[in-house]
Amino acid sequence: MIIGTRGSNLALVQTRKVAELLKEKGFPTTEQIIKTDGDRFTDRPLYQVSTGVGAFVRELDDAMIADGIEIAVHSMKDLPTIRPPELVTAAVLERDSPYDVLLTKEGLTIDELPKNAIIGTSSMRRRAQLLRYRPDLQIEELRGNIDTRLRKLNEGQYDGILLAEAGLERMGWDDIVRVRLPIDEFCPSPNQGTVAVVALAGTPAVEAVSLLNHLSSQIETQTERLVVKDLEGGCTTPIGSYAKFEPNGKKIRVRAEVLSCDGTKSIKVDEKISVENWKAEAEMLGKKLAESGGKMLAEEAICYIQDLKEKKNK
Ligand SMILES: NCc1[nH]cc(CCC(=O)O)c1CC(=O)O
Repeated sequence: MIIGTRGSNLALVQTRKVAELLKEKGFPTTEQIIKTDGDRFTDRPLYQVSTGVGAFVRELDDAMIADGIEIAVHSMKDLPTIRPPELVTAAVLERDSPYDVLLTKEGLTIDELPKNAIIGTSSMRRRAQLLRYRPDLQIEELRGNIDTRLRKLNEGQYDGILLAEAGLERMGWDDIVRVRLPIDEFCPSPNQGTVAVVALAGTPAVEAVSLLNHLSSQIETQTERLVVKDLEGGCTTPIGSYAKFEPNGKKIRVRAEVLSCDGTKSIKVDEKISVENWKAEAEMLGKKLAESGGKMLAEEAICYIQDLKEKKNK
């Protein structure tokens, strides 16, 4: 079976882990690298890259459908809500760290950052959450893969940068000093820290890949998507969503929020839903989030980003 991947080091590490797991199950694979818009255009904000939705995914989807690549490995948070019918997410691997982390040369916490510190991130969600917590911070665009972002920090272009801890974990960079940001103030992107394995529907790859599925991670990530579905935000809208099984295994704690792009307004939910009825309860919680002002904030954010895009294109 052919396994498609982006060419970034993180994508290759993720793909080769899946290839190893499939080989252990008796399914050898060959790797094929596909370049995506998100990798090609790193000189501009993400919201300026094609539609921004699926900027790291579209070409891989197309290659699977057109060229018969049977498997593709993605950071699940990069997968858009709407997916081609020819493709199925056949497995979600066991979740890595869901946290955003702050990286500074001195290992500072967010409270220790100097006034007006310059923080690098390309995520509108992180930007909004940072400004909500520390309105004095100067948020600057930070594009490029994880290696590039670390280099820019070390060159002194920023006082600090925000990344997903999962990326550092998967690269094996345990020695890099980072400070986890609390979920209550920095709710992660939906599905942050998980790897999804997509397969071409109707091929033997679906069954082979499904052997890698980690059920609780799959339920948590689907819950996160259901809770934000009604907001109809894109992957550049400031939306966080995080679901985690309680230790007793009978409840799932769900935290989700929508923010205005400047961080001055936000709507949150934080509730425990039952495992036995998780789909219906996640959908009800999503309706509550949307109807309590979340949908309006998401629409505001989409307009704000659209205006930004138009101003940049003038
Ligand atoms: N396109 C950004 C992206 N997609 C997946 C990860 C990290 C790994 C993950 O969340 O699974 C990242 C980098 C980041 O958010 O710092």
